[in-house]
Amino acid sequence: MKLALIGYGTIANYVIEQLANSEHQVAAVIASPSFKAPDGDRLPQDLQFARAFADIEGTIDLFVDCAGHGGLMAHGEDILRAGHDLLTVSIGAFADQSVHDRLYQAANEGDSNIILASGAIGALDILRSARTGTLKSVCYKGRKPPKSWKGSPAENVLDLDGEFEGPQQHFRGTAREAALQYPKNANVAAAVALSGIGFDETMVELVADPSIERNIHEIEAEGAFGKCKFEIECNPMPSNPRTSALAAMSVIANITQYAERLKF
Ligand SMILES: NC(=O)C1=CN([C@@H]2O[C@H](COP(=O)(O)OP(=O)(O)OC[C@H]3O[C@@H](n4cnc5c(N)ncnc54)[C@H](O)[C@@H]3O)[C@@H](O)[C@H]2O)C=CC1
Ligand SMILES: O=C([O-])CC(=O)C(=O)O
Repeated sequence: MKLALIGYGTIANYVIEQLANSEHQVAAVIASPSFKAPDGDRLPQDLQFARAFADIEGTIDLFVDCAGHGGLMAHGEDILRAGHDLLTVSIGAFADQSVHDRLYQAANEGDSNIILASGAIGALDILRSARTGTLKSVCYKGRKPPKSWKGSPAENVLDLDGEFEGPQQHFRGTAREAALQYPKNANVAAAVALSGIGFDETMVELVADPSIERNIHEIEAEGAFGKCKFEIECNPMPSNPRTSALAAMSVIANITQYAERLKF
């Protein structure tokens, strides 16, 4: 397949590196308006840099948003309306009902699909099955080291560079509030919400924890299916510790799956 990415940050570069010498080629990147290409020899060969969907030359089989909410909102509609499927990691963007509706409408008009990457979490399959019965409650707790909450509203209530006596909760509320307030940290909460009982019923707790070095995600759910507890300790990406490596890996998994006849 030929792929085009939105964004040229941590996840995008991981995808480009992992797919080099594979049967799939990243042919184009839609970069942010402020992006300046580094010296030519550091850029992958044959990689087009575009400012918008309309600037991309050649046929693209799948578009992949690795840019975050802003990138999805800026380019998603054009891509979907033109009939291209779009895989995205920016799941929290769907917490804004107007963004959800605009993307959905564009996909309807283009007869295209929006594919949500599982990102830095698992157990979404359990929630998707469980919700077809009665799913009574779903709680998600996200814990990251203090530095991984930099640039988020945690900065307003905690001194992230200071001394911590122990774990500090800086958010408690619904998945909708979490996803909208923490666009770079709570996509996982949005994935849990969309897979289970929705943005307004899923309860979220976000914690800065100085005793951990990994990003830890926990889900507790209960319903007609029974009960489940899920916990994952994700290694952070060296170039962006708030992003877990598994999120980037899930993009590769989704791309590979997209091309396969056997889907699971
Ligand atoms: N679903 C999940 O589990 C996860 C989702 N994410 C989402 O993925 C996003 C990207 O993560 P990273 O690669 O680590 O971030 P990053 O900050 O390293 O890279 C983001 C890139 O997107 C670019 N960008 C921003 N706005 C753009 C626009 N309008 N058009 C084109 N490019 C644009 C930025 O310039 C930057 O190069 C996060 O902001 C977060 O929203 C991150 C981790 C987990
Ligand atoms: O990568 C992670 O661990 C989770 C994350 O940033 C998000 O959910 O946006």
